[in-house]
Amino acid sequence: MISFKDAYKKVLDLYQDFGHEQVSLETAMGRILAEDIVADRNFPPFNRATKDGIAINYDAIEKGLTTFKIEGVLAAGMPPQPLMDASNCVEIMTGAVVPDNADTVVMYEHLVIENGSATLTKSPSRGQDIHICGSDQQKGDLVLKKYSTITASEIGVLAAVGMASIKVRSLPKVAIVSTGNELVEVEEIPLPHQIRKSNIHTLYAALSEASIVPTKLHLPDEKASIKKALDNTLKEHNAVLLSGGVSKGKFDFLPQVLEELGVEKIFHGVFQRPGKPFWFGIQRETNTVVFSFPGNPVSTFANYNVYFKDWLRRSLGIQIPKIDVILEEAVAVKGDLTMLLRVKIRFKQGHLAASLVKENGSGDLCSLVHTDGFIILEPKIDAYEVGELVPFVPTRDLL
Ligand SMILES: Nc1nc2c(c(=O)[nH]1)N[C@H]1C(S)=C(S)[C@@H](COP(=O)(O)OP(=O)(O)OC[C@H]3O[C@@H](n4cnc5c(N)ncnc54)[C@H](O)[C@@H]3O)O[C@H]1N2
Ligand code: MOO
Repeated sequence: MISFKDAYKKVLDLYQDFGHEQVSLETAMGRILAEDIVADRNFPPFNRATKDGIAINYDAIEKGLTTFKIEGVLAAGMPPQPLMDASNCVEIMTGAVVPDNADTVVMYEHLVIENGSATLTKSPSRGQDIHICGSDQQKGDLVLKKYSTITASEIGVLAAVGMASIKVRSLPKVAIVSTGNELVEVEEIPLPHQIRKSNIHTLYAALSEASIVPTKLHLPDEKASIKKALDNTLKEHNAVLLSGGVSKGKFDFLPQVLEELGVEKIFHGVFQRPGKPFWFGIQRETNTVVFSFPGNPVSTFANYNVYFKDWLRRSLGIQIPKIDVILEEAVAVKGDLTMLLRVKIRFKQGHLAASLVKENGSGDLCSLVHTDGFIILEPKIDAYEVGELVPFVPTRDLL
């Protein structure tokens, strides 16, 4: 048994580098950029009209003109055209290139158009309604930084700079494994002594948030078949996430089998609740990391969120967020276990405030739907007080 802090450090110390790969823009969502992205041209790439109306040369207004003969119409997508006579105007649509010798756009709402001329009904200011070439970003500017997470915002920028194929950090090949003879498939009607599998579906869904599509496997509580199946699984994956079969029961074969398969135990058992019997190791030969989570649903879920997610972040080279929340109630943590407590979050004057979720132990799967994350409280003599800041690991998006 080791302390929570030591266990966390040992897990993160075994981060791995999975390199990088090219993916298409369509499949880049959620991935981590493995290269800096620079603007291939100015943003915007030309002086762009930002209103539908007319383009004029402001000098003509200074000379006293308020009515302008219309020379033609410029639509978005048309090649640039000059204003032939600087005392005329050209109708221009949003997104069209403003003629070189025009410097001001006036929208239709401030004009009367009659007999081929436009008359101003409101005096404009020089330069209005033009998005100046290069005023957002210049060609060669850094627009996206290596290690950024690609969200919808980044996708738009990648598209704009012509990145149909993008270099991203490669993801680990992950296997998720449930164990236990009491478990049946979701579609099945369980017998009175059975339950449906849930952990494997939770883990599958959680990994999909990180764009990982894991291999799924189920192992019966039978040593020989566990050993055979795990042997292959370890060879074919970078990380294996198991749930169940790691505590002291007569059928908890995993710790023994893993060691027989040459997986080096880094630790077994952490002074924490839930998730105390967590077993963690590495098969050096294949460099496969093994997270063997205790089977109680909240134990598996807490350990996934607290350990695996940060191990993955470290492996991908992205920053690990450190979030503190304000306690809304006093909490006493006595004894020797670090507590990972389920909390509900609300926004209180712009800060995250946490109150404990009513729960019934680490088997209480349904409590997780009321949970926004876990606060991590080390044992201490005095109770944690209302208003105290404590570390928080979110398990869902909070906005
Ligand atoms: N003598 C001791 N007994 C136990 C200890 C201990 O220290 N000494 N620790 C307890 C703690 S804490 C936990 S947590 C559990 C962990 O046990 P295992 O990892 O061996 O898990 P199982 O016994 O296989 O399962 C526990 C519980 O969770 C249910 N389960 C398992 N897998 C799934 C799944 N995929 N989906 C849904 N539910 C699952 C399983 O049916 C059990 O009810 O050990 C305590 N015992
Ligand atoms: O520590 Mo076990 O993970 O509660 O219930």
